[in-house]
Amino acid sequence: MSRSEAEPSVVEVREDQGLIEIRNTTTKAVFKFDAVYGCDSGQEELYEQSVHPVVSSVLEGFNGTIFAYGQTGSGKTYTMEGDNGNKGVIPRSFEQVFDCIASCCNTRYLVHASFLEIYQDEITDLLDPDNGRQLELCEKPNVGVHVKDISYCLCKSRDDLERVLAAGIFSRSTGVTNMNERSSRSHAILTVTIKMDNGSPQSRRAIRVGKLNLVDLAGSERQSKSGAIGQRLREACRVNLSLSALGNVISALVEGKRHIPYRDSKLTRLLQNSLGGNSKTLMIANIGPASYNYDESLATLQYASRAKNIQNKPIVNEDPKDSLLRVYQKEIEGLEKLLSEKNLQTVINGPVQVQNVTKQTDIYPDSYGNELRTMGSSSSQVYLERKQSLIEEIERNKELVAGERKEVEELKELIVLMESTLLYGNKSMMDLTNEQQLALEEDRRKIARQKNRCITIRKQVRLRQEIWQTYSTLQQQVEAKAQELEALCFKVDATKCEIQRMTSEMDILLRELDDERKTLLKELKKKYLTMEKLIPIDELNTLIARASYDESNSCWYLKPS
Ligand SMILES: Nc1ncnc2c1ncn2[C@@H]1O[C@H](COP(=O)(O)OP(=O)(O)OP(=O)(O)O)[C@@H](O)[C@H]1O
Repeated sequence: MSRSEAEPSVVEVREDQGLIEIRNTTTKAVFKFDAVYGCDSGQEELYEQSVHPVVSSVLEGFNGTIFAYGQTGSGKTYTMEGDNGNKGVIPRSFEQVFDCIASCCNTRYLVHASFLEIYQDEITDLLDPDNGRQLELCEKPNVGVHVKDISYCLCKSRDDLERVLAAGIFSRSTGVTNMNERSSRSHAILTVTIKMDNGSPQSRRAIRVGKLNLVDLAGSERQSKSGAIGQRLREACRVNLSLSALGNVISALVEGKRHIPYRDSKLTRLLQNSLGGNSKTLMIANIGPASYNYDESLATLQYASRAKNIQNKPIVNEDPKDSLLRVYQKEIEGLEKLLSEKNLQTVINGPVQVQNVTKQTDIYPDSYGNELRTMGSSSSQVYLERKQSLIEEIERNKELVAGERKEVEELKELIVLMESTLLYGNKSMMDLTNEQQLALEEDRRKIARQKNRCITIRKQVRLRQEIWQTYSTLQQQVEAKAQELEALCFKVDATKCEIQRMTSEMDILLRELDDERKTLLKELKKKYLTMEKLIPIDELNTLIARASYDESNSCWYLKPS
């Protein structure tokens, strides 16, 4: 069992509400994002819901940036690149770009890619790593910040883009200065530029340029935790410098400051458009849910939460005059013109030159007569020399013609090459591709519907669970009250029994008392009959009326008259 599996999770995700809760023993924090994905979410779900819309915008001519942020080992590279069988954001975006190109008619595309790495604030070209150059940034009014002299790879297919990605990954892992885990401490930016020409008439023609930046940032962990010392520590500090520069830019943007410190690092300068500028930007914050990652995960969520408040201003990049696409088209037109001229020249000049030479030989005395005359010689020696020089000239002309022919062939090849870099909607495959595209869109809609249904079902399940919990609590309360009631009833019954017992006891007592009274009366009567002879009846009655029983002393006495 890995450490993360052994540690308890401190994170709870509520996907349907876009909420994530992180807690430790004393505190709890809840963050809301556009979307949150738990441990059970897959690459496809993330792509379809969050990344697909950004890439679609790039295919309409917007700039788009997708970057993964988080501590080392939290899954940034996994998210961006994926691993065996789990394609990440980058390969899926390649697929989307070329699927879109294949399904479009009337639009010409030119796709090229560059791949760079920023390590300790130095930029390296990952597509030309042997060069060893540190690339510089420069700024042009209409272009913005860009990397000078970076290699661009023209890509005609998804496979070409895959090759660019593979080459860059290979350069990152095997560079001369490569150290273990270097890639964890460097930022990688793969940029795919897509130029689109909708083929409208020249006057209304506008070339759109969509730029997709795919960024895998360095790990954002604290140095105390990484245990780095010496060179590693200095290196880590520089990495953190660029990440903190990124944090400062985010803060300044969120707080609406006038000065945004883009210039503090190459990373922020390069991402300038993506942060508060002309770009649709998606930040993917990766966190590890295990308790030992609590501090880093909380910091990442706070970072992302701040970044969420940045307002970008994306616009479609339309370039009606100048673009690489237009330059390529113009160049092709120019080359074609040149080619037809060359073909014509070869047809005209080739044979004529030879004919001229022949003619020159024929008209030799007229053409060169003066010279010969000045040389004052008409001897066969001179004639032979002249003939030799003419033969040499013929040879030179032949070489010239051969050179021209070669040039024509080369031009033809160049045109084929350049035309093949421009991508057209595949017309012969059009119907098939359209059908596939429609089916794909339908599938996508189905998946989206199913996902929504899933979310609704999850909501219902959660609601039922809550109701069930509440119901269980009420049920428990009812049961407790019933028990209390039962106990009370038992008490009441017991009390009733006690009352009954006491009543019957009282009855017995009363009966006994009555019996005693009767006995006494009898005795009294007896005594009266005895005394009657001694006491007159009226006096006796008075005495009886005055007679009273003293219970405490259990004796009769006479009340005073
Ligand atoms: N969601 C996930 N599902 C499966 N495996 C994952 C997931 N996230 C990350 N991993 C695995 O975890 C390991 C570390 O991930 P990864 O290299 O992507 O992290 P990282 O954030 O890019 O690290 P670093 O900052 O060092 O580049 C990898 O083996 C990766 O395959």
